[in-house]
Amino acid sequence: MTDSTAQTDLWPAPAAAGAVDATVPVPGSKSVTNRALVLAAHSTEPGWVRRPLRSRDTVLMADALRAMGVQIDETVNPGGGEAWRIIPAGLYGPARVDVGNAGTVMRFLPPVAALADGPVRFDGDARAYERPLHGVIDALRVLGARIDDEGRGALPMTVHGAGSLTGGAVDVDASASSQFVSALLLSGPRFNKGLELRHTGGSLPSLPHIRMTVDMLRKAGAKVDTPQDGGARDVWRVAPSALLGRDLTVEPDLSNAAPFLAAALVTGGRVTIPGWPRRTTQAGDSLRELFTRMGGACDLTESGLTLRGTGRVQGLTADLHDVGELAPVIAAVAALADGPSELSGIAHLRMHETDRLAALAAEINGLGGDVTETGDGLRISPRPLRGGVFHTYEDHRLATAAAVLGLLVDGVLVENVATTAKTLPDFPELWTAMLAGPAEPGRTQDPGQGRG
Ligand SMILES: O=C(O)C1=C[C@@H](OP(=O)(O)O)[C@@H](O)[C@H](O)C1
Ligand SMILES: C=C(OP(=O)(O)O)C(=O)O
Repeated sequence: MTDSTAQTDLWPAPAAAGAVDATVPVPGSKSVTNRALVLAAHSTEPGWVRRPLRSRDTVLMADALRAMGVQIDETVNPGGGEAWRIIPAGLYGPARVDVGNAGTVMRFLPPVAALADGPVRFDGDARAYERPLHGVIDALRVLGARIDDEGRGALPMTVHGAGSLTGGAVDVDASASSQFVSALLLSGPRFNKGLELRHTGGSLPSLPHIRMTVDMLRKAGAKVDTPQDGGARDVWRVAPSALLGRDLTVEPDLSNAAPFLAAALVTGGRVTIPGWPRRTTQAGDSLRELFTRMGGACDLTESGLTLRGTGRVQGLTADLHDVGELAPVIAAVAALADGPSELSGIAHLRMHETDRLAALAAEINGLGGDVTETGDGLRISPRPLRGGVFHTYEDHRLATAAAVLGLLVDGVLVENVATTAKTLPDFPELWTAMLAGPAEPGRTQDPGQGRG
């Protein structure tokens, strides 16, 4: 088990002095960066990932691929930010992979390891041992892989890569995580017989993330058939093929834009996120609709997405099954709204970085709120809140949700705000800069710049 560097220090969440007015450059998307790295590692030629997110989850992904023989050179992108040059090579073990608590690393890499020549040991944070992985392990065994997990169906485990994998047809119950499907699809072109994956079981969450996987596979030259193409319901097919090296620029992380847009909404202010794509598969694009329903006004222009608060924050009744990673910040806004909210379709959040439903209910209620867990979500009735410690359970999205509450509630102390580095490095600095107001001309940073 790896040390997750938990800290117990408390960050006094800054209160908003008035309406927020700022332009906030949000770093690159975790989901795009980690898919791009995997696909580049599978390619037959070198590729570029420009303006990648540099965060705990993406550094773990890059280091794991390096451990299996992939060369990743970090250079400066001429247009701002970083540019990572990925030079694929024959994948091999023995290697050790630290997944941290990254769902994308713990699920996307076992299929890659099954294609490596030699054993690859997977380990991670304590929470990673509890997060569902059985869908990937069971499927890989059906597809021909040898995995030693001592019967746990979870981490830690060793994938005994044989240099190739038969592939073919497999049934997977991916109701616990869409990442089971994405993981197998991403490596599917490299399986000898390709992949025919049928999802069995309850409703599949986070469909935009699967669409992102399919879109990125196709852009790398893979042939993928999906249920949306008129194929069988819940069946995805990937033909065996070589993948092309791409030159890809990572979009800003729209889910990580959520707390900043929420700041505009709850303070009746204005926040612009530069580089918001006109078309995207990112789940965070739904914020435009969700925050409009909560009282904001969105405008997508060449400068990016601007959200204006109208002075009213309305409650929301919404099924967030497709966009579960937005739920923590939406719950925080709902706790500050002028009417009740009911968020549903997110039972699977109980197996995220922490049990997010229990954590949000406990922590908002700890500040005097009225949040009830339902079978598949949260019922939130706004109440006057008071300051206090907001525990974050090593969950980046709990910390950003707490920061939103702190804008309007004096004395919110966010435990271990450093946990935001999982996907949003420098969150406290970005937050403080946002509250300081509009950047002076010439000081506006590039969108998606990461730390470059
Ligand atoms: O594939 C991805 O990049 C992700 C898929 C989703 O996972 P689940 O389907 O497990 O919710 C999402 O919540 C996570 O933040 C990122
Ligand atoms: C669920 C999340 O992460 P992971 O990729 O670890 O599943 C998330 O970022 O909200």
